[in-house]
Amino acid sequence: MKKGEEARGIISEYRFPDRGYIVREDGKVLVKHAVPGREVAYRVTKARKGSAEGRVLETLQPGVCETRESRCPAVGSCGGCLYQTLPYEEELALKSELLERLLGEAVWEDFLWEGLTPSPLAEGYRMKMEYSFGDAYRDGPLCLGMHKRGSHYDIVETDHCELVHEDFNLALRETLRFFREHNTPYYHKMRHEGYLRYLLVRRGTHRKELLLDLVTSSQLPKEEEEELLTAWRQRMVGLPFAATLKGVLHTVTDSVADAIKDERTEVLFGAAQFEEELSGLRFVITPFSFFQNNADGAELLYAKVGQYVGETGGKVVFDLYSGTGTIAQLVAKHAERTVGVELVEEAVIAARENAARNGVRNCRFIAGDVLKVLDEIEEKPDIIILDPPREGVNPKALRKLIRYDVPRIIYVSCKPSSLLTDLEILREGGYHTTRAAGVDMFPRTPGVEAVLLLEKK
Ligand SMILES: C[S@@+](CC[C@H](N)C(=O)[O-])C[C@H]1O[C@@H](n2cnc3c(N)ncnc32)[C@H](O)[C@@H]1O
Repeated sequence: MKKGEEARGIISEYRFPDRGYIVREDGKVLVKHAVPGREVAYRVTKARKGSAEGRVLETLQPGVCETRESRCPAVGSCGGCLYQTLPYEEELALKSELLERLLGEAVWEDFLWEGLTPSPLAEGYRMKMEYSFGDAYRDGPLCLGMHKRGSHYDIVETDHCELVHEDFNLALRETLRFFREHNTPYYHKMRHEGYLRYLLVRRGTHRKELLLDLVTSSQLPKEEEEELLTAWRQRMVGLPFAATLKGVLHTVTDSVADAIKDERTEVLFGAAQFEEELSGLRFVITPFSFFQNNADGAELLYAKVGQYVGETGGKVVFDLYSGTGTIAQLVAKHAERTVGVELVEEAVIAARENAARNGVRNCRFIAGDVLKVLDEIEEKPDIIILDPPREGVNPKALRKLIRYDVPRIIYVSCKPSSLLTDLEILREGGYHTTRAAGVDMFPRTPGVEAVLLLEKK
């Protein structure tokens, strides 16, 4: 195998989350974002002894399971989904098998695998989208949507996306139409010039409330900007959304990073927050606070966490990486007390407000890095719940947690492939995985959420 070589082959082996392998006589070629069974044309991009990596150039023949017709014209080019062409049952069976195999390799001891719970909605489930402004090709017309797969710059217009409710597509389509009419320039990532950066859309599935936030640079003259934003707000307020439009916002970010850094947010209409209901509790969601993206899926995930937490009467439960305090409040119903720890101050303020509105009084929320807070907190937990970001738990924080010597740790992972190192440290600390399950929070994508019960032996 040589770098640059072009060939064709069938993706005959597959590993979590979307790693396909083409098996050849001279070794295996790894191609990411692959669908099992597909025959593809590929180029070898890296070659080592007996193993290589490649990039798919073209799908020549779909896999036998690819029998679903997608309504999305961006299928294949958009970086958002992968399994658009698989019926949901096939996708679920594939993801369940991959997750079980991955956990089987990460967990040494025998554990009870409880399967992958399907998402009640396989489409229209996402509650948040961050669309980027740009162009579909160099110096092309203004575009708004998702990044093209594998590209930092090119944007694919995604106004027929199946992962979101039609309200998202309407907001995207009309915002794009509006700024095209006004010839407003997008912010060029290389030159750091231009105005339009992102459109953030959040919508609660259960309470059907909608929030729109236009994120821009500060590079437009004040008066011109005011006139433009007033007209955009009017256009948005006049749209026939199925949900109640709770707020239209404008956020300024001049940071050169390709991520929204909230430097200033003004309310153009309504309020800077909305509410969603999960498992009988209400939660205030602000533009940038973390909230699970799939409301029905989140209820199933939290139910599984509750099952693994078990009996909590008279017990103190730590909910580490608590976001807007969902798990802490749900668990607080039966526990003596819960303590949530979360890095993002805005989310902690929302968590406290949420608890007060829900009448949950035995919850405390601390703002800060878990690693530091664990040094400062005097209270000791009886049960620990971990729901860290994608990169997992800081190893030093894990070692501190082990010293609490609690009988049960519940680990919720949104990136199961990064569990390996965390489980190794916990194993050294005497914890063994006894039960594990998955919840499909992200249909049509390779992502799943894993929940593990670790017990001290
Ligand atoms: C996967 S979310 C979990 C949120 C929550 N459990 C839920 O279900 O809504 C991870 C959370 O960890 C927070 N976070 C990231 N790094 C952190 C750290 N070092 N210390 C505390 N919180 C952190 C993020 O802001 C995010 O809200």
